[in-house]
Amino acid sequence: MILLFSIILSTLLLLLYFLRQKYAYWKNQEVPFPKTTLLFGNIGEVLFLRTTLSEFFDRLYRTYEDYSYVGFYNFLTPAVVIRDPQIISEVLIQNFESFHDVFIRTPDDIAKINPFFVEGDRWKEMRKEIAPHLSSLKIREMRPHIETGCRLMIKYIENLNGDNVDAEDITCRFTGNNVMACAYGLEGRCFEEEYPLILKIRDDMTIHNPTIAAINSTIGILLPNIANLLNMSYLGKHFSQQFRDMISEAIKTRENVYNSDYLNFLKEAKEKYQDLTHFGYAAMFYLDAFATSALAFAYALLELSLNPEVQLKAQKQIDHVSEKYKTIYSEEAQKEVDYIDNIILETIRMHTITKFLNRQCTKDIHLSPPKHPGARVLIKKGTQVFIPSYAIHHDSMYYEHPSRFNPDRFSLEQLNSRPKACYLGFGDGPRVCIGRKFGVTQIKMGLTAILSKFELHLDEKTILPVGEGTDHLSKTPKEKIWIKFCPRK
Ligand code: HEM
Repeated sequence: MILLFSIILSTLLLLLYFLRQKYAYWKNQEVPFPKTTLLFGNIGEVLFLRTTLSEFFDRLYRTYEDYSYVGFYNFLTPAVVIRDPQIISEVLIQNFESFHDVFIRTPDDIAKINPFFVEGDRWKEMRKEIAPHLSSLKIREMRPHIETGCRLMIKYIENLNGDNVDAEDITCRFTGNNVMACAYGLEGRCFEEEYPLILKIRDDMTIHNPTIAAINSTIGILLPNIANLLNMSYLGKHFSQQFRDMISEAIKTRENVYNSDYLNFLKEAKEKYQDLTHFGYAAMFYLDAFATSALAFAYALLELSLNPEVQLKAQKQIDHVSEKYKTIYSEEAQKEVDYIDNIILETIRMHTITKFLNRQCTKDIHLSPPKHPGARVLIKKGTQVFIPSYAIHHDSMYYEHPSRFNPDRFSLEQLNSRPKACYLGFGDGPRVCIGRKFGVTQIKMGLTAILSKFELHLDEKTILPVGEGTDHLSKTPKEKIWIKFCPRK
């Protein structure tokens, strides 16, 4: 009996010693961290869906405002949130060789063929292969398709005859139409059909039960290896056969035909790899270009409706440019409506679509001290590094009255008064968003088209403030944003 008791006691003491050692990692380096609970470390409340990851980071960010880092424990493993823009640049840019990987994963056989989920040399090769197809030159070739989309959208809105409409429905139709045309050489028919194919594909993939969606994304982000093991897709169901058939059919139309567009690139990838790569590259355009841009576009419509003075200022510039060039769609005309660029940047600051960035430490490295003066901090290989873009975008130290919508923050003078890493709407460094140009081009053309024709008003059905969905990574509106488009006088 005594022997058994001693064995249990020593096992418990050993376990306690082991946990203390594990949980001493940040303390030993004078990096602050919240109180841990046994085994779960600090992530219990996220794991049990009592808060979202970005709310958790927000809280850490605000609680430890004097520090450059906040440590936390993902179960027993040290992870870190970086608060200081200078150290963020060290991670994203200067010391990229120690942070070249991300850790969020999806087991989906097609979706995972995407730079967003890939690591090491594979990421490097993939990025090198895809980037030229999203260059300024390629975007120039895509502009006529986007212009067609703009004209269809305007006609669609005119036919609403002043009825209110869900902003995201319009913007998803618009970006969906653009993706179909620019990436797959297809007619999206997004403004002609009530339920176009690209929206069906979206709805097929989506996890409709919010609790399951939240569980999957929690595991996918915090415990990527377990998500892989259990085949839990962060995105929802796997890409449907319908998507594969659509891409295969589109590629068939290019047999013996050369074109320099993205579909031609998909055809070449099919011939080169003879596996699922071409579907992955097609899905990348769908996953990363469609919903992100549609969300940013919808939030811009919301902010413009709430801020008539911003709307008016934009319309004055658009009218002037339209008079000068007799069109608003040409590249020269678009260059001159630069206030719209500021509106897009400010929208993505306030409504940070990707709420945080993730990096995995790939080689032990010492970074700047947690508080000056102090010793440098050792970040060990395998540590998950989180960069809380949303919290930084709402810090009054960098953005005065952060909850005010003010596109002038992005005028050249104001832009240069802030550290560069204070704006992370598209990330930064070698892993910066590869599709930023395409995303901004389509939102800008869409906004210009709408503002040239309509005054935007928020319908009284919209519940303010617009709440936030429970997705950990993407900012989504909880309720619909109802907009009234009134023809300009
Ligand atoms: C408004 C629209 C968009 C927003 C706000 C956005 C935002 C972001 C952000 C924050 C990242 C992470 C960057 C980092 O970790 O440093 C990212 C990565 C990425 N984005 Fe976008 N994005 C947008 C549109 C697009 C479009 C249109 C495409 C493709 C056509 C695209 C493709 C990608 C890819 C492939 C990555 C992963 C890059 C890598 O890890 O190498 N995005 N995006």
